Parts: sequence; structure tokens; C-alpha cells
Amino acid sequence: MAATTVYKEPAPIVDRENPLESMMSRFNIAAEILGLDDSTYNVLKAPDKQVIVNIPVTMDNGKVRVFEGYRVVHNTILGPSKGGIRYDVNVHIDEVKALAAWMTWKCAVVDIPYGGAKGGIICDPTTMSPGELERLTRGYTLALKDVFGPDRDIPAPDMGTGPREMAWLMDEFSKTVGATSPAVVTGKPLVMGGSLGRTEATGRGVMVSALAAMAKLGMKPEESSAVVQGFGNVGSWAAKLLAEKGVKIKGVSDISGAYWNDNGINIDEAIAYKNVHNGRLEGYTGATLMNADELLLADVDVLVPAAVEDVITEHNAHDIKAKLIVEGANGPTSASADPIINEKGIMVVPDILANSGGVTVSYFEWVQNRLGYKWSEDMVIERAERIMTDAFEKVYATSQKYKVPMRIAAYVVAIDKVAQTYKFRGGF
Ligand SMILES: NC(=O)C1=CN([C@@H]2O[C@H](COP(=O)(O)OP(=O)(O)OC[C@H]3O[C@@H](n4cnc5c(N)ncnc54)[C@H](OP(=O)(O)O)[C@@H]3O)[C@@H](O)[C@H]2O)C=CC1
Ligand SMILES: O=C(O)CCC(=O)C(=O)O
Repeated sequence: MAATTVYKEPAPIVDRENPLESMMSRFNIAAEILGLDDSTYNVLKAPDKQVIVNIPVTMDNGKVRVFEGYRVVHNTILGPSKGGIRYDVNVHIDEVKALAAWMTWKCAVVDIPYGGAKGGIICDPTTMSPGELERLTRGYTLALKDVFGPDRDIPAPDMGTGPREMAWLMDEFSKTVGATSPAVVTGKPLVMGGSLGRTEATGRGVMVSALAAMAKLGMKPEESSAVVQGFGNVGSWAAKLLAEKGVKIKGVSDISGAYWNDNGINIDEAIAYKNVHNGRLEGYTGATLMNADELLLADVDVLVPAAVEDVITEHNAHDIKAKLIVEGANGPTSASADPIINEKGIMVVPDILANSGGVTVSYFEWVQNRLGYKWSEDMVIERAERIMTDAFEKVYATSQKYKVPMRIAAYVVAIDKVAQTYKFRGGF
């Protein structure tokens, strides 16, 4: 049985920039542009709820290990909270708080009826057996059974988790309520209520927003090149779909290193290689190994960071050569890099817009589960692309109106929607 721990102040993030501070600094700028009233500002600057759980797991060697997990619900004024669960050694409560707030802004940007949440467990999923991961996921679900629910808080995959973990979560939650409850989680396997198009949805949204931005900048996909950092769910799909539109993907990377081919990497081949080599590109011979830090600075038109936070900072932003950055990852650019990037005239399609295709199709999955009716893949793709395109145009128009970068414009759109809803609903 997992226990809810007494709150203790977490150790600060010392070895990297703090994503919560990056989120807050953009939030503050947007709040000022909107003239946000103090009450709404104070409500939105802190999460509604933070739960810390200790999850005991019997490991395969018979010993019990206790894992620390989090679920942060940032805000629910627009609807039940929504957001993924991350399994990673670097998970930190401040990171989860930032990711939860980004979910609130993301759902508001694409105008879907959700608030924002995020979860995480400090663990290294790459060193755990399927049995250990299953016991961990079930323990986490049980510990959070009163937080989760189809009308309360709806998890989904994030880094280190996927359909398999979502299936365990759905099963465990269903047992606690005594009824099969598919709508409690999205990103499930297709056979148990997952939506067609969800696996590739985030990467597809990255492609759609990249193409929309390229059109504004007068860049032709078939004459453009790109690099993609991270070759997991988001990065590999973004690379594949951009390549299908004619963009030459010259570099990709994962934890094993960065891989470069000046003539363009054959993305289908790289994905096939990864799939039979423990999910890693290590040893891939269709490209040459290069310095991973240099990948972000490569002389290409488009840079797609699709791995972790804070990879673009004040230390490397000066050397970025791409004209367009499309943020597949959450928080890949720290606030310290913003002025440098703006000064260089690089257009950034920010995370809360560029990677919102995932939560959009998660919303479709939840709608289908509640309807008990399955949509065709074409319908999912057509509706998701429309939502993404509309959101892009709205953010672009806002950036023109206030003469601010796309990132601040996206926060303005999101915070305005949330603040207006508070005005109508009242309650504080
Ligand atoms: N999945 C989704 O639907 C959504 C995800 N996101 C965000 O996208 C990002 C990626 O998530 P997702 O693709 O799901 O995660 P995955 O776990 O599927 O993939 C993460 C990828 O990033 C690589 N990676 C990790 N650290 C580094 C690093 N320092 N340098 C280069 N590559 C690295 C991993 O390499 P390796 O495999 O070798 O470990 C892996 O290829 C996260 O920020 C996530 O929050 C945003 C919206 C939705
Ligand atoms: O699909 C979802 O519900 C959330 C995905 C997510 O965690 C994200 O967009 O960062």
C-alpha cells in the first residue's frame, strides 16, 4: 500500500535551469500585457494541488524499493485536469509543477475543455523489468486513485511511458472503482479504447505547426533542412512526417549520441533500426556520429528540440543557426535564452502550441471513450490538423497585434481564456 508523505521541502534544482522559473517569467510578461488582476494572477501562479507519494515496489530480486512520485494539478477552471506521466531519474517537483502549468496553457491555446496537470516518478525505466514497471505503475495509480478520474484528472504518456503503462493504469483504476473506466487515461493501446492517430499525434502537430511557420517565413519544405533532438515518440514522428513533406532531416539524436547525414537521414530506416536495437540509435550506420551539443547549432533551417527541458540556454543560443525553432519537447528553451533568440530574429513555435497535437488527440480519445464510438483515422487527423492550424493562426495574429514573440503570444492567448472563464464563473 502506497502512502501519501508529509510534505517536505524538496532539494532545489542545482545542476540545470529551473523550468518553473522559466515558465513563471513568461507568465509574468503575458500577465502584464493582459493587465491580469491580482486575484487571478495569484490563483494561477501556484498549482491547485500537489500530491507526493512513496510507492513501495518489490523488485525482481525480492527486495522492496520505495519510489517517490508526484501528481501536480495546476488548474481546473476550464475542465478536468489533463497531462502525462513521466518516468525519469531527473524528475523534480519543480519540473512537474512547470509541466502541469504548461498543460493548463496548452489546453487553453488549442481551446479544448481541460485544465492542466502532470505526474512523474523518480526512476530509471531503462533499468527496470516489465514486472517492476507494472508494479510501480499500479502502486502509483492506487496511491492517486482519489486524484484521477474521467471527470477529475486524466493522465497520459510522457517521457518514459507509453500505451503499456496507460493500460496498467486503466486496469488498476478500473479495479478500484469496480467498473471498466477507459476514459480515466488516454494514450491507451488501440484494442482497449485508444484512439487512432494518438501515437503519432504530437509529432504530427509539430509537423503541422512547423509547416505553418515556414509558410509565414517564406520557406519551402522541399528546399529546407532540419535537425531533431530526441528520437522517442515525439522526435521520431516529427522527423518522419517532416521528411514526408520534403524537409531534409540532416541530424537526429538520442541519449546514445547525435547522427548526421548531409544528404538527409532515411528516417524510416532509422526508426526501423531503433525498434530492433533496444529503442536506441546506437550503432546506426546510415549517418555519422557527431557531437550531441553541436547538433543544436547545426547549419540547418529548422531546429526541433524533442527531448528534455532547457537544452537551449543563454550559453548556446548565440550560436544557433536555424531560422525556425519548433519545440516538440516541453520547456526546451530556458527563459535566459529568450532575449538572445528574439534578438537574432529566430521564430520560435513554442511548446504549448507546437506539441499540443498530443493532448488534442488525447481529448479525442476521451470523447470517443465517453461516446462509446470509434472515429476513423482520417477524422482524427483532419480534426486535429484543423485545431492546430487555427491555434497557430490565433497565436500568430496575437503576436502581430502585441508585437511580441510567438511564445509570449501563446501565453497571452491561454491566460486570457483562463482569466475570462474566471470572470464568468466567479468563485473567489
Ligand atoms: N509523448 C507525448 O505525447 C508528448 C510529449 N511531449 C514532450 O516531448 C518530449 C519528448 O517526449 P517523448 O517523445 O514522449 O519521450 P520518449 O521517452 O518517447 O523519448 C524521449 C527521447 O529523448 C531522448 N533524450 C533524452 N534525453 C536526451 C538528451 N539529453 N539528448 C538527446 N536526446 C535525449 C531519448 O533518448 P533515449 O531513447 O536514448 O533515452 C528519447 O529518444 C518531452 O519533453 C515530453 O514532455 C510533449 C507533448 C506530448
Ligand atoms: O496527451 C495528454 O493528455 C498530455 C500529453 C502531455 O503530457 C503533454 O502535452 O505534455
